[in-house]
Amino acid sequence: MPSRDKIIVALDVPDLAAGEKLVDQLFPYVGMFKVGLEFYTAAGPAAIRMIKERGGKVFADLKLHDIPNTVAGATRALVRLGVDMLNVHAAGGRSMMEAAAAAAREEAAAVGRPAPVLIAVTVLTSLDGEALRHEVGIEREVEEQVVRWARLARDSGLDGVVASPREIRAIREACGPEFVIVTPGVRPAGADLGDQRRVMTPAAALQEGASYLVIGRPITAAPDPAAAARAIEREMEGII
Ligand SMILES: O=C(O)c1cc(=O)[nH]c(=O)n1[C@@H]1O[C@H](COP(=O)(O)O)[C@@H](O)[C@H]1O
Repeated sequence: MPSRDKIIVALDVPDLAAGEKLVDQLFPYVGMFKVGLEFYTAAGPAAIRMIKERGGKVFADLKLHDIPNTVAGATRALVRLGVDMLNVHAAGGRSMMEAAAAAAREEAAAVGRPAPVLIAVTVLTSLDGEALRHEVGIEREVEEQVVRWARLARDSGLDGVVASPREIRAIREACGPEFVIVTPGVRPAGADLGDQRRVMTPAAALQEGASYLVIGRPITAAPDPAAAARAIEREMEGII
């Protein structure tokens, strides 16, 4: 897979015009774009349509987390919008994830599209072990909790997980080579961590075995986003 197909750029922008500007600068150097809570809340389905119209793929990062019936309905709506990847929270449990998987499969068949890649968010990359234990109240080590949720996601019929690059090896060992591992928390050497806590460089994340890297601010906040994306891709080329 060429490195451009391994990078998903997070479009965390306040309105449609800002998203359009970035996609126009980045496509075709970047093939897939992530529409997350900020962009989707501001622009709605138009954000997804704008990317699809320009030929890009869409990861709808809405982190669905609700009762199974509600998550299934939202999943069906996202499939009808033509998204290529979407996520739910593993913390929603098995019946919620099974409902999402069934909804994605059935709706995709009904509209004659391939089913989107369905993945589960594990422990957010902005949390460290201290926050997980003392704030969230989960006593396990981060890696142990991530692997526990990854196994649950796999057993519930999902294609993969979102996790930090630091847990890739343990997830691969537990869930096998085909399991999709999407890793945010990616920072080129020396870059500002911002709110991220469990990070690695793009090259290291790839070496660990990431399927896709989600990268936002190191590209979107750069003076020249296309140049920043291409520099990261060049760094990755030697590894793929
Ligand atoms: O689901 C995600 O994409 C996600 C999960 C997670 O644990 N951590 C995480 O940072 N993300 C998303 O990945 C992106 C990372 O952006 P940057 O920190 O700007 O590179 C953001 O859009 C987050 O919403």
